[in-house]
Amino acid sequence: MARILLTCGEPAGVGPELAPLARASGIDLVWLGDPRHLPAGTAFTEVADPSEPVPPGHLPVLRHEFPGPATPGRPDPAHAAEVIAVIARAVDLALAGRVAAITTAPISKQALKEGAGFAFPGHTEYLAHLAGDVPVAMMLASTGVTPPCRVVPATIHIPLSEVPAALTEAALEQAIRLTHAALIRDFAIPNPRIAVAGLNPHAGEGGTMGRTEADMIAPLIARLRAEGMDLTGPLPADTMFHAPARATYDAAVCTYHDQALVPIKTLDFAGGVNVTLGLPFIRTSPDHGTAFDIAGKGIADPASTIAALRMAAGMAEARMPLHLGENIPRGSGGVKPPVRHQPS
Ligand SMILES: NC(=O)C1=CN([C@@H]2O[C@H](COP(=O)(O)OP(=O)(O)OC[C@H]3O[C@@H](n4cnc5c(N)ncnc54)[C@H](O)[C@@H]3O)[C@@H](O)[C@H]2O)C=CC1
Ligand SMILES: NCC(=O)COP(=O)(O)O
Repeated sequence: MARILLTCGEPAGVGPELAPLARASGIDLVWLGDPRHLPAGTAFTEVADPSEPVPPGHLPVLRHEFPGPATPGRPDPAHAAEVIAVIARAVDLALAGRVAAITTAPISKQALKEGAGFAFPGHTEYLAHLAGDVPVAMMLASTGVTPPCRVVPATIHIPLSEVPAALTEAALEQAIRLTHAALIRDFAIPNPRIAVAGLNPHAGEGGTMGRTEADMIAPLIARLRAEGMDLTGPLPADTMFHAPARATYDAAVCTYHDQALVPIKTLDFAGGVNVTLGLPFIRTSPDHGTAFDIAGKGIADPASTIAALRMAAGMAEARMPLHLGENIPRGSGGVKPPVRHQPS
């Protein structure tokens, strides 16, 4: 299988120091970035092609030239354009099939906006644009808690004050449909159970605390249930994330960013993986950001990046043509599908 491409992300963040740690965990990855941004002493070999072999223990590096070295914790506006270009180059390689999937290291949205006028609030929206303005959703999936916590916010990187207007029936339906398809394709769940959160306290409590649930969310759920989808909700968001509640569904579609991300980052910050649903290629990411406060100190935890790379590799393997025609569930969210023994 082709390698997983790991982007450098923000060079002043923890991204560059996590790459050699992820490689040391045994994942066959190729890093796209400027080798001057790797920690001193990193054993790496520059490659011209993402699949080129390298000496054992070396980090394969596809060079992407930046204007200069990076200072941990201090993003340089002069680097912003190249951070963006790295993402675009990674997408080109994925679309050309030269890498099996991409895992992105964190970017600073603010640094990219201020340094290069980046017009997108995050990777998710930029990747959707690069892929041809396809509909996407952002899932964060735990890998280290049982029952798993998988969340998909129907609105993403917008101010809280804009959420009620942005939470249209079409936006919520898109998030539910993309989640349903991804659970089948990439998480090996043939009949996904999806919980849908309400927007208001107590999911509106019969209209006494808001009418979004009664007027829009409940009718949408009824319509999609009539199609055969296994949906529950609208559920009060404050009581749907403890373990017995999570055991009743495979993913929660939420109404806004923090409603979805607070539970998963609280339950499994180290094992959380961000997956973009709906793209024509595989993209995962650690759940954390640039961590400027600890960048360059050698204390950043690589667990989430490793989980993101493993999940990408598992999805890529499960999507390989080898599996087509076999009577096994497609995809497993990074967990290999069980071997099915044929009766002799
Ligand atoms: N996928 C992406 O590109 C993401 C980018 N961001 C960006 O990151 C920047 C900083 O965001 P924050 O909200 O401060 O979140 P953050 O995740 O960077 O940091 C929050 C806290 O977690 C700690 N932390 C983060 N990653 C860690 C790791 N690997 N090991 C140990 N501790 C870790 C940090 O030191 C900090 O105390 C923002 O510009 C934001 O836009 C945030 C989330 C995802
Ligand atoms: N809070 C999650 C986040 O910022 C991830 O965004 P993206 O860069 O993956 O779109």
